[in-house]
Amino acid sequence: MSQTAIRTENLSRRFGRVTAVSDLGLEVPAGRVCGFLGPNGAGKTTTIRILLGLIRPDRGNSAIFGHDVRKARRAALTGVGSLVETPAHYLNLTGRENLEITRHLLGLPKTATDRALEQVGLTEAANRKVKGYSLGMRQRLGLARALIDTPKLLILDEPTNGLDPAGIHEMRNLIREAPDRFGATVLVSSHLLGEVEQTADHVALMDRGRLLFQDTLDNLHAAHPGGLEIRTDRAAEAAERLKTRHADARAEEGRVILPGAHDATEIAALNRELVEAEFDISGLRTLKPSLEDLFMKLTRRLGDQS
Ligand SMILES: Nc1ncnc2c1ncn2[C@@H]1O[C@H](COP(=O)(O)OP(=O)(O)OP(=O)(O)O)[C@@H](O)[C@H]1O
Repeated sequence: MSQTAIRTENLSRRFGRVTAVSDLGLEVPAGRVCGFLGPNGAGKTTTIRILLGLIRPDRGNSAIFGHDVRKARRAALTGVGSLVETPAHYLNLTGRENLEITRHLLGLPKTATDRALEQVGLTEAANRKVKGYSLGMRQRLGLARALIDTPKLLILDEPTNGLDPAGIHEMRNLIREAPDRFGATVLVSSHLLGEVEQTADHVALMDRGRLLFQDTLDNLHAAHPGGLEIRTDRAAEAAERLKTRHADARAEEGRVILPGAHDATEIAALNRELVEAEFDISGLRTLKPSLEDLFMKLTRRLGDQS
């Protein structure tokens, strides 16, 4: 089996004059949770719909575990569970009855329904009608439907949309645990960059149809270090002093920020210098940039190039 769960090449799709996806080369490694990120209109849903064979690209290819989605659709989509937008359920049927329909359609054994209900924590509510379910429970039922066929790939489009904080928390845990508990690779889209930071180990950032970055979150952070925070009593004065060697040093409410990467030797030397100059140092901390900061940086760079 290929170690790449999803691979797209030069994938492009327009809607009239709008380029929704442009030359997308997405690569999602197997066994990971990949956050598929970007603001509204970035092209995430269009990409997901192409991957699921729901719409055709104008150009390019997409493959799931090595099977071309257009040429070998059945092989590509077997073992793919998806949750795209708000899932539609039969409201007058119970959660279990809804899942039973899917199970019959897929020809799965009876145990599959109970297992899926258990996986999403709906066992106790299984015999209640869905019209009495909260939005979070309906979303979990949608996920149970995606999980019923023990998928090797789960594609989730904005799965926390409209959920309350408790629902978001539950959904996050389910996603984070999917590789270990179900052996599934997950592609999860979101426009909330901070949210995905808590579930994904791999990210693909999109904006205006284009891929800005894809790699592990660790590599993303390593490539874009946040900086060093020095907590001190006279921040403005300390920043001025450090500017002779660190031109971008800046003072902010009781602290100096030195952008970029700084190794242990350098941090120790900075500390010594400030202490010798009689500054009170109450803390030294390496800052991680938020995904939002990185996204702004990457979009700005892209804007400069075009
Ligand atoms: N069926 C369609 N007809 C016309 N335009 C479309 C259609 N689907 C998507 N678009 C346009 O393509 C662009 C990308 O949309 P897409 O839904 O893929 O983005 P997204 O990243 O999923 O954003 P969102 O988070 O808002 O769903 C947008 O400008 C959107 O308006």
